[in-house]
Amino acid sequence: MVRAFAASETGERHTRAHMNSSSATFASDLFSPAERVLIEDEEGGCRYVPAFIDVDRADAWFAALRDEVDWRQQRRPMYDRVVEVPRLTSGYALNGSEALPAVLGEAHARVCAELGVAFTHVGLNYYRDGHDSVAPHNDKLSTLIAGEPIALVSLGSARRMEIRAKAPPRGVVRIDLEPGSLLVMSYAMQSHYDHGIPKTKHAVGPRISLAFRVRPSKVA
Ligand SMILES: O=C(O)CCC(=O)C(=O)O
Ligand SMILES: [Fe+2]
Repeated sequence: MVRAFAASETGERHTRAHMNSSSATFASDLFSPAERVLIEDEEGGCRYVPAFIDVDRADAWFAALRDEVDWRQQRRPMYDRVVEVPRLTSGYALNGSEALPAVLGEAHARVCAELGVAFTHVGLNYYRDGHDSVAPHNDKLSTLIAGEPIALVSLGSARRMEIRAKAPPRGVVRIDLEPGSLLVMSYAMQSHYDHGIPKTKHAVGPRISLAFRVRPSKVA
């Protein structure tokens, strides 16, 4: 059973949330560093941990990754054209087989310790400004080990994520992913919800996200 939670159900008194029958918005609140459960399921659902790392460290990690990662512009076929993916991406195996920016080693260690999960890969996304985005999707189940979560660490400017149920009435949860935050998504959730970062007309600075995953060795 997968169920989206309204903020009031999480017991967070300081969370500003707007919920009608099909949507909830969680806005940032400086005075509320508490963890929030956004979606509940049998594998831990979706959980937001603000200030997983402190702001100074998040700034330092952002600068190091912006400068040290080999960012790539991917292209994808769309209908009869080839379009640029609207963000820069990169990724590393975390099994010692390839050299990593030092910051990724540190982030990997912290995320594994927090969740007690041995993440094997990290995917990186660089959203240069509000024109960059990721379309609604679920992470590909064939590239994940069943039951293992996905952990997203956010650096740089906050961007809003929309998490939408695939089945009617397609309720949506919106969460501002603040710098230094950790969002944990279950494997199970990928079958029932899409997630995405829409473009925004608001002036936003650049953002980097780190997506830690446990992959089967055959896709390593
Ligand atoms: O940038 C984010 O926080 C989300 C990225 C994402 O969904 C992905 O890489 O699959
Ligand atoms: Fe994703």
